Amino acid sequence: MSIKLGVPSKGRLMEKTFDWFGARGVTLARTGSEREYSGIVEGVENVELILLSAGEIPRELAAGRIHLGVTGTDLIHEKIAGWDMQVEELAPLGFGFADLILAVPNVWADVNCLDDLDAVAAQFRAKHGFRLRIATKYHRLVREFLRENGVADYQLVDSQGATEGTVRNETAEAVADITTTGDTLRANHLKLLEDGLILKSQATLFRSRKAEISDADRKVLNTLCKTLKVD
Ligand SMILES: Nc1ncnc2c1ncn2[C@@H]1O[C@H](COP(=O)(O)OP(=O)(O)OP(=O)(O)O)[C@@H](O)[C@H]1O
Ligand SMILES: O=P(O)(O)OC[C@H]1O[C@H](OP(=O)(O)OP(=O)(O)O)[C@H](O)[C@@H]1O
Repeated sequence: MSIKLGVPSKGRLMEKTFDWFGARGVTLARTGSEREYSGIVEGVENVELILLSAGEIPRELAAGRIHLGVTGTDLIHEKIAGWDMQVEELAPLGFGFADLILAVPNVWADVNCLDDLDAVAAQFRAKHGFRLRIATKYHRLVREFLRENGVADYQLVDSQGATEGTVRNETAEAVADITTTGDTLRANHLKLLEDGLILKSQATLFRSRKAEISDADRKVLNTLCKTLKVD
């Protein structure tokens, strides 16, 4: 048996995760060809590296198929209903920072906050006969946020990428997406609402509360957590 550690399989998140573990004496590395998704762990015995899409790590943690996983808090909160019952946050990793925000076109001069959006949404429906469309892939988080803030007259349209382009393409009037530098919002003539911050996210190490664990594996997990200096 072994402890299964799920790590993003590509890009910045993978490299920075490898660096974070490496700085704590646990070497993670990909093996095989560039395209082969296999890896090794050195520095702690009986830990298995599972390379996965960052977007699938929440599901694997909630299902208990991996014991530990690194992914963005945004993906955990979005993809797992009642996430804190299923996973435990062990350590924020200090990279992969992104803000999930709500943005509207720059040309909407009178819309700067959620109250303005609420007012414009009601007018929009009366005028067009359908609800104002907000493009996003973060359905759960956006619905919760708008409910808590009393905005009701809208509909979500699914957008799995290039979300900021939906306004220009006239498939949505507003967007809810992550931003880091703000460049993509600016390039697409969108502005952040003053009170439109939905969630601040960063890459985080999570432990599954659902994964079965033998006594021997619990020792491995404790040793790993001690080596990494996380509780
Ligand atoms: N500028 C950014 N662009 C995209 N994701 C970012 C950015 N900054 C941080 N992140 C974080 O990275 C994570 C998404 O990573 P990634 O795009 O590799 O995931 P994915 O959805 O699994 O990708 P794919 O579906 O292409 O495999 C999220 O937690 C997100 O918050
Ligand atoms: O604020 P910025 O620094 O400009 O970064 C934000 C952009 O980066 C991400 O897109 P990504 O490049 O991952 O492509 P995607 O739209 O296909 O998800 C995100 O969805 C935003 O579009």
